[in-house]
Amino acid sequence: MSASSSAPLRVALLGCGVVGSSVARLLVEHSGDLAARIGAPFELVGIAVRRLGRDRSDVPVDPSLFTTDAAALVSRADIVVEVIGGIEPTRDLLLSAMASGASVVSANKALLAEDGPTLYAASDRHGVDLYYEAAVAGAIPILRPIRDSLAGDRITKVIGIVNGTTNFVLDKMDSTGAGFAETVEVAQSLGYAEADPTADVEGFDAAAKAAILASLAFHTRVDIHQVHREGITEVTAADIAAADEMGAVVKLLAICERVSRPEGEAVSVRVHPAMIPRTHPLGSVRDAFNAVFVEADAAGELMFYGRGAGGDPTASAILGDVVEVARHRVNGGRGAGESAYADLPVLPMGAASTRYHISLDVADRPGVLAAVAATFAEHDVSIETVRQRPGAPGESGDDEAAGATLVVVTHRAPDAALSATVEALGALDTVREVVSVMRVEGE
Ligand SMILES: NC(=O)c1ccc[n+]([C@@H]2O[C@H](COP(=O)([O-])OP(=O)(O)OC[C@H]3O[C@@H](n4cnc5c(N)ncnc54)[C@H](O)[C@@H]3O)[C@@H](O)[C@H]2O)c1
Ligand SMILES: N[C@@H](CCO)C(=O)O
Ligand code: NA
Repeated sequence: MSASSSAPLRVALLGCGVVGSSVARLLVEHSGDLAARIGAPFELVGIAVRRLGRDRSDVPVDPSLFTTDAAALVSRADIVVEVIGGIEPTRDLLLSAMASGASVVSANKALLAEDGPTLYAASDRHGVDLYYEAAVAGAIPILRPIRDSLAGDRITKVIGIVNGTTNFVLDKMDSTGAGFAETVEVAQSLGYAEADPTADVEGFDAAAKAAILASLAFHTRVDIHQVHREGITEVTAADIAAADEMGAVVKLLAICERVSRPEGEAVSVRVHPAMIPRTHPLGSVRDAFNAVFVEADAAGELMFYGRGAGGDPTASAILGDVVEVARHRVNGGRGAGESAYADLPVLPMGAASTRYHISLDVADRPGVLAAVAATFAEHDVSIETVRQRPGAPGESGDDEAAGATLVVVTHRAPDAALSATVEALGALDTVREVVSVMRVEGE
């Protein structure tokens, strides 16, 4: 579809919160440059909000543009920018926008990870674009590099820090030695963590992003329910200290891996905290920054780094998508549709190949090391390193009850075998406490 040279492209904005107000302001402030880059004028025809009458003086638009009738607004737009979030009524609004011929730009990771195929099917049916660069890692260009720039390569792994709130919390735990609960309170007081931080700290936000990354990287449908998810609420100061002793840090990682098996390729998609060496590119990602590390056969290793959240950074990604879909309107053609031809199976977590770092508080007496080693062997888990150092004294405080700390790092093994090993270790009467268990990534 080509825009006529006289009629400006009509842009509708759905939502005027943190991201929406930045999008509106930047659309207005940069309208001349954006029009020049698109090759056609455009017009902001309306902004759907939940309630009228709020003070929106920070959004430099004609107040008459605000409307509570999102459904009517989408029917008179060429491009609909969605920054409401959530599943409904957003999905219905986007489907009706596409049905009336509008291309869609969205930041909505939750909806894309829940039901991306339905949106893609609608975009195909109606010959319109569906772009969502802002949905993963905010300002960082990562989806279009995977979908377009690397379309000729074979991606084997995508591993990223894709949630700024949890990275901020883990980074502060690392630098202060404080525990999880008090660090979240600090993050909330500084405005990094929301009053209800569940979506971030329990890993739901990162899991949605992992599903989107895996779908694009492996040409396979992966939805959020297929992503193994562990958050950071159980990460302790002891875990952080154990990582530090190894020259590592704990990060909440979204990991998407192509897995070769005798019976054919599969993918593993998971979100969990893991130790990663400080020397790894992801190990040096501080504060609320995001980063995504991609490995591809021909390209080798690629690193993408930047701001994953915030009004203006997220709006940057959205405006990039707006310009791209607007260019398609002007010049004809469309961006890539859904690519799910590979249709690889998604492995359960137990079949993922992981490494564990395990710290044990053990009784310091003959045979303990042998019993621990035998437990690993029984589960067919190979030990990479084991270190022992004197531990805390026993409850009685005498030498007899003195303990030792055993730190074991394993080779890669099926995650199910590793977790069964930890359970069996905990049941040994010579193991007084399993102090810390953490997966290890990025060797
Ligand atoms: N905030 C970020 O840093 C960030 C980063 C990347 C992606 N995102 C995504 O961008 C989207 C918006 O996030 P946000 O932080 O701006 O949220 P927000 O809560 O600040 O804004 C959402 C706005 O939508 C409005 N809204 C709700 N229902 C509506 C409806 N039916 N019609 C019109 N307006 C309605 C709300 O009143 C609110 O003002 C979400 O999908 C989010 O996941 C946000
Ligand atoms: N809440 C997210 C930002 C939006 O994806 C984060 O902390 O990274
Ligand atoms: Na992005």
